[in-house]
Amino acid sequence: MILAVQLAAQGGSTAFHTNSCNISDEEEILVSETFDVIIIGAGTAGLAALREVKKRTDNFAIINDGPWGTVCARVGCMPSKALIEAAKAFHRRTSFEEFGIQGAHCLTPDIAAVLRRVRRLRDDFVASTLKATEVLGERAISGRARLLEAGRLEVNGRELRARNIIIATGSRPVVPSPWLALDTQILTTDTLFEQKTLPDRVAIIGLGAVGVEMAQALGRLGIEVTAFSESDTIAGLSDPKVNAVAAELFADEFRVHLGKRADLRVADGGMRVTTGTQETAVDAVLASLGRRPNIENLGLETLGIPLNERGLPPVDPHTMQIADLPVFMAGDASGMRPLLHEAADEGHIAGINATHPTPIRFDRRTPLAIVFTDPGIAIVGKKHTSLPRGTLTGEVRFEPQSRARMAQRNDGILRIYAEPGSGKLLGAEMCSPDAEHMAHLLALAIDRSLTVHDMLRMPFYHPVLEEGLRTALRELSKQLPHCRESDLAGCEAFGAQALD
Ligand SMILES: Cc1cc2nc3c(=O)[nH]c(=O)nc-3n(C[C@H](O)[C@H](O)[C@H](O)COP(=O)(O)OP(=O)(O)OC[C@H]3O[C@@H](n4cnc5c(N)ncnc54)[C@H](O)[C@@H]3O)c2cc1C
Ligand SMILES: NC(=O)c1ccc[n+]([C@@H]2O[C@H](COP(=O)([O-])OP(=O)(O)OC[C@H]3O[C@@H](n4cnc5c(N)ncnc54)[C@H](O)[C@@H]3O)[C@@H](O)[C@H]2O)c1
Repeated sequence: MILAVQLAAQGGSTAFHTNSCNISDEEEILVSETFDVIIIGAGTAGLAALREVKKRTDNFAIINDGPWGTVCARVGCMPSKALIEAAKAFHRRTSFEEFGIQGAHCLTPDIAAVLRRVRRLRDDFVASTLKATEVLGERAISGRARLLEAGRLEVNGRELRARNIIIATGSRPVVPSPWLALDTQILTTDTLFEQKTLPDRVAIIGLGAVGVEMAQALGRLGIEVTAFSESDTIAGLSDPKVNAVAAELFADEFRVHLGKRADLRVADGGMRVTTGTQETAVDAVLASLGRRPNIENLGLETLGIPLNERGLPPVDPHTMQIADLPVFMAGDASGMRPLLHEAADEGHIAGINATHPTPIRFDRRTPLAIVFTDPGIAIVGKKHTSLPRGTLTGEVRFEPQSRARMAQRNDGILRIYAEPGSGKLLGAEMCSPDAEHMAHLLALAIDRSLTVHDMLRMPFYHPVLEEGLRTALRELSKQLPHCRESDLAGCEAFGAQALD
């Protein structure tokens, strides 16, 4: 059957799952036949691949380097959102007085307790992901895999063969090596949630999704945050109007330096973030400069195909196949769509294709990215930068929106893009209340190729935030040919906040 490392049966120490492999030469290794599939990496993509591979063969192995439990559950989506929720809960006190509730000033955050809760939740989430591999016994191997060629790899000093290999090795935070040499506190999301508590002044360097989520959360928990980004845009927003609103809103909560490359130096025993001639003294730095695929020493060069300037092979996003090899790549490792639902899709596709005679082509989903700030940031479908010339735009500002006002959440902007003539929805960017829900609604509409009028034909309840979305759609509708008189899509606004 599969590679049978019969150590347990012989009373030897198993090298599987949590311990690194130390198989001595004397121990008997029976490589009875080649695996059907070996998955390298047990993150979200690897586990999604595993789910599909397991349905089709028992002859597989999954190899994981470092802790099992996925980046998402251990140090990514889950602990970060748990921290954000604590910050959101504490921040609500700032509107209490407006609601007529007194005494908010008595509330204080206990950062150590906040972090303990984050880790408690995190441990539960990790435990739930471990279930998928704990049951695999010898087929779950702890160790760092390295390709030797398309059907061969090495792990823990041993060679394994497979008819198909799935590479799902994920990514890790970028930290410039000169910074690592500084004898000072540089955090990444790999270490942030492990802190017992946090210092008074934190610099966030990089304002992509990680940077802006953590900058707002730490700022709301009372830490003095200064954020720096080389880029002028926040969290990948490409619509200048939405970006400007986001920048203004976040500048009310923490210091923001956009368009400035930051560097670090240590002076008088303290840490300084430098941008040109300006210096900011801080106690710790969160490096959120992006993530890099885990491909070093993976042996991609042994596949015999050209690698790009980042050292990555060509991967077909519809099959996840690398060139025409029996090797597939999924998740952050490919650097293509470093988001959880995309990693899960890519693992699913790779898992099916690695057990199928010829790769099946999958349609990919409508692009959707959500950043869990408040107001939230979301990008759906085509980004503003990739819209064809002449695209129509409908916009809503949330300051006057009735439901948002009732909740004291009336900030932000949502812009929707549509094709001229047909009114087909193309995309949207927003920094708006409930962006995560608005974005899902729009993704559904774009995926179904709906038009502005198709959407305006849908019911909009009253009073809900989605009425704001309808305002933007109505603005688009005015730029389109009129619909029939018998069509409710033509129903116009009252022009009264209470009713729209
Ligand atoms: C702070 C943070 C917040 C995030 N929040 C969100 C969010 O809210 N929503 C969202 O959609 N996405 C979010 N993401 C992104 C999301 O977490 C990733 O896209 C996803 O986890 C990638 O999964 P993966 O399977 O590709 O990689 P991973 O989960 O990283 O798994 C890869 C595994 O492979 C192992 N490995 C590496 N090299 C080897 C080797 N040579 N041999 C064997 N094993 C190896 C690694 O150790 C790891 O265990 C967030 C990321 C971070 C860091
Ligand atoms: N809500 C979510 O979906 C979510 C949350 C967190 C992370 N993620 C994923 O994790 C990945 C990594 O996120 P990220 O925010 O670390 O990376 P990112 O690549 O999105 O952003 C990094 C930012 O750092 C800036 N930067 C780089 N070097 C700099 C320097 N020296 N000085 C100042 N600025 C500098 C860049 O200009 C860029 O804006 C993303 O791909 C994202 O998809 C997603």
